[in-house]
Amino acid sequence: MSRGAEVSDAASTKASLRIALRRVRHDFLSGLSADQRDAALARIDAAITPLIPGDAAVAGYVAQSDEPDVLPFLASLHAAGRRVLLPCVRRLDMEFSAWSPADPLVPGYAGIPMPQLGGDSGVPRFLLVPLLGFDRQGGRIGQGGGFYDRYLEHRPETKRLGIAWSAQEVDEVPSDPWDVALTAVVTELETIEVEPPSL
Ligand SMILES: Nc1nc2c(c(=O)[nH]1)N(C=O)[C@@H](CNc1ccc(C(=O)N[C@@H](CCC(=O)O)C(=O)O)cc1)CN2
Ligand SMILES: Nc1ncnc2c1ncn2[C@@H]1O[C@H](COP(=O)(O)OP(=O)(O)OP(=O)(O)O)[C@@H](O)[C@H]1O
Repeated sequence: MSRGAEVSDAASTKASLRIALRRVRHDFLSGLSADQRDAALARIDAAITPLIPGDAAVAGYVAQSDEPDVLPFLASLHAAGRRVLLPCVRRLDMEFSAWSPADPLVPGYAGIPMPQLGGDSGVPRFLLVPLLGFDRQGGRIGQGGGFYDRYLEHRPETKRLGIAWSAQEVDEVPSDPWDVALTAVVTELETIEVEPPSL
C-alpha cells in the first residue's frame, strides 16, 4: 500500500474515532455525580504534581466541553509562585502566554477562552495536553486541528502530559507521520508513563 493511502486511511479512521470518543467521554462524565467528578479531578491534580518537578513553566488549557478542568490546579500552581501558561491560537499557530488567575480571558479559537494576544509568551517545560483519545504507547488523538503536533514538532524538550478520563483509552490510536507521542498520560485512575524510545 502506498504511503498516501495509509495516511488517508488514518485520516478517515481518526474522524470516526473522534465522533465515538466525544460520545464516550460525554457518557463517562454524565455518569459521575458532582462529588465523584470533583474526586476524579482531585486525583488527576495529585497525579500531575510528581510529573512536574522543579520550578519550570507549566502550560495547561482552558477546558472545553467534557475535558478535565485543570484551571483550578493551574491557579494553585500560580499561587505557589510557578509560571503558568495557556494556549493562544491565531490562525494555524498556537503559542503559550503567561497567565495569572487575575488576567481576563477572551474568546479564542472554537470559542475557547484564551489570554489576550500580545501578552508575555514562553515555551513550557511541561505541557498538559487535552485529548479525545489515548493509548498506552503515548498515542494521542486530539480535535483534529493539528495544533499540538505542529507546536511540538520543534520543541523536543517539552514534556507532554496527556490529561484524560480513563474512559478515553483505546487499544491503538491510528498514527500519522506528524503525530508526536505523549511522555505520560494522567487519568483519574492511573498514570501511564510511556518509555522513551531507546536509540
Ligand atoms: N481546551 C482545549 N483547548 C485547546 C485545544 C483543545 O483541544 N482543548 N486545542 C487543541 O488543538 C487547541 C484549539 N484547537 C481546537 C480544535 C478544534 C476544536 C473543535 O472542533 N471543537 C469542537 C467541540 C466539540 C465538543 O463539544 O467536544 C467545536 O467547537 O465544535 C476545538 C479546539 C488549543 N486549545
Ligand atoms: N507537524 C506538522 N506539520 C504540518 N502539518 C501538520 C503537522 N501536524 C499536524 N499537521 C496537520 O494537522 C492536521 C490535523 O492533525 P491530527 O489529525 O493529528 O490532529 P490532532 O492531533 O487530533 O489535533 P490537535 O493537536 O489540534 O488536538 C493534519 O491533517 C495535518 O495536515
